[in-house]
Amino acid sequence: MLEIDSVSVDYLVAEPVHAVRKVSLTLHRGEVLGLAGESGCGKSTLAYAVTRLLKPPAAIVGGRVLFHSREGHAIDLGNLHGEDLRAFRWDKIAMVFQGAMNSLNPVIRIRDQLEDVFTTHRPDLDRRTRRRRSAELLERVGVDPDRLSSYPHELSGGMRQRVMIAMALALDPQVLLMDEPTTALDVVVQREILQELTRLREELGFAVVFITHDLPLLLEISDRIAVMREGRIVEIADARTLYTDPQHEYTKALLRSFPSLTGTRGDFIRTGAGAGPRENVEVAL
Ligand SMILES: Nc1ncnc2c1ncn2[C@@H]1O[C@H](COP(=O)(O)OP(=O)(O)OP(=O)(O)O)[C@@H](O)[C@H]1O
Repeated sequence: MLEIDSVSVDYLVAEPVHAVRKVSLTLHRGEVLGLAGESGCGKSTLAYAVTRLLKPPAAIVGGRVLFHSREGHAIDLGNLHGEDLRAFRWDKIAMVFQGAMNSLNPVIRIRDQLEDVFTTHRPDLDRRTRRRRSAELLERVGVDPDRLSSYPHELSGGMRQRVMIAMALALDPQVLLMDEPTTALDVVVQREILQELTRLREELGFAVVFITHDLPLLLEISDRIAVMREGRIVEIADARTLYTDPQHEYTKALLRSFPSLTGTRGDFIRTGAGAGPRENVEVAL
């Protein structure tokens, strides 16, 4: 559904940085694709390149990104500009970035920020429908709709991040791109949000690109995992294979760098129906 084809990104500074080097990746319909790698390996740059949110000095110097819509059209994101590109971003590919919860406007109530997505992108909806949808969205991500009248500072970090996820899901996107969406949250809250996300994905069928340096977390939630190093994808495999039979030395080193992976771990978040080929993976850990 999303085809990243040999994409390269440079930061055109005095000594140009080749942040992303000929990366090719395919995201399948409804899958969770984890993108792992150490800080600085180019994960965020790749995410920004896919959504064309890169700003100078960054420049896409090669490759293309194709999006295959539910309706069967192939759209070259490089050909979208201005309004079309903005609409596309909310509608088809939605994003939750690192620290997104801090991007809520502090002086505007949650209700108005949610409704604003509908006002902008679904201008045909009447006010009552917008309100109803906003309440439904909050409920969907596990936030009491009473919170619609709150200001962001009245909510915990976890709740604010849930609101951001609600906003990202507002227009029923096909792809959700998440860059370290829970890193700033404590482990319990992070886990709750990921469980919610997993449930929503099964319910709504969107695909997820989940970017984090936290490989153990990716092993729990991903169908496939791509490992990135110095701007390149060095290995991609389904999560179980990556864990049990890593091929690349760097993947092995990365796995070893998380002591938690060598001990006994709790249940995987994704077990049972819908977990696909990884249904029994928790046995392996
Ligand atoms: N504005 C910039 N100018 C020059 N180089 C940059 C700029 N932004 C990022 N880079 C470089 O591009 C490379 C990739 O950075 P990027 O932020 O994409 O990595 P990352 O894997 O997402 O790291 P993190 O997890 O810390 O966000 C790094 O070497 C970084 O130093």
